[in-house]
Amino acid sequence: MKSVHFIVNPIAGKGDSIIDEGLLSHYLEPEHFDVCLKISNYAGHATELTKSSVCEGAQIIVACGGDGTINEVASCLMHSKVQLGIVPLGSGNGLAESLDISRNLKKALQAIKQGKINRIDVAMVNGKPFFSNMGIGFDAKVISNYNASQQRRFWAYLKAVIKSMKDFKYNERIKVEMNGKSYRTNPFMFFVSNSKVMGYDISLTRMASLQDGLLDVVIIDNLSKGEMLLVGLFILLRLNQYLKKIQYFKVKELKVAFEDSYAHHLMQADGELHNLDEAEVVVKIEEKALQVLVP
Ligand SMILES: Nc1ncnc2c1ncn2[C@@H]1O[C@H](COP(=O)(O)OP(=O)(O)OP(=O)(O)O)[C@@H](O)[C@H]1O
Repeated sequence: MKSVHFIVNPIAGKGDSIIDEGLLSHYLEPEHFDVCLKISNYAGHATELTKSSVCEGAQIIVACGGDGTINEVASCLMHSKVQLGIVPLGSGNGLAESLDISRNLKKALQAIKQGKINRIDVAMVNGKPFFSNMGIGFDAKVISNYNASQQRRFWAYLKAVIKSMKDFKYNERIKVEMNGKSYRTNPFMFFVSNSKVMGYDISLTRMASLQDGLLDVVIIDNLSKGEMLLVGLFILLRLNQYLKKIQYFKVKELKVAFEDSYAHHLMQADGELHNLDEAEVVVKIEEKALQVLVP
């Protein structure tokens, strides 16, 4: 008998999850699976629920939501024997896409039933885990506008991208140290990815692997409005690797120092916005630190 706890974020994606105890017992036979369903009632609640599930002896904890929910659940499962399951209910579902976990509920539950495990790397930013990606600059601005729209749909994301292109200001002068070199930039985007896909099958780092022990770093320097459109088009057409304006690096660790250490800095990690108080950001990788059930 396996003890499986499901933690559902009811506002993830379109907010129309149909997961309930009846449905779960239909797919996960009660003779083999002892199922418990918990609902996240506020931001941060999934972390508390996961911690109590670990204490209750859950062997598998399933994050039902998007990258934000996965972050809350998986952060509690690093270096533990408890396995992470994923039912993608989010808007972007970047990590699920990178792991080939289907948005189809039946198929996602099948992956949990069959029990195939991948050990994946976990990235840490100033000691806090992220599983998909983090960024300073344009992507943080997009998340800020996306949150303000109060919608969690693709068109709202697209509107946030367009608004961010109009509003974007280059006010993050940074010095990046990695692989023994340092780079000074006032970036359009500084992006670090552990996984391949950002969500909605859009990717800046299709060559990234969740199991290579490396972070994929993307630096896009100052762009004109025309260049922003070109870069956006190349990304959508999956041709971004041919653009000289985009620099790629693979590193184990890096340090970012904000040159204006007193300014207010925005960072996104796994699609959640953070106001940085620190003048320095250190990103590291912890190899194969999480067990995930995959198809
Ligand atoms: N009941 C709740 N009410 C409001 N917010 C919640 C609730 N439960 C969880 N949250 C928060 O909802 C946020 C968004 O969740 P999540 O990232 O899973 O969905 P998404 O944004 O639709 O998907 P994705 O990140 O893949 O685009 C998370 O920051 C989480 O902390």
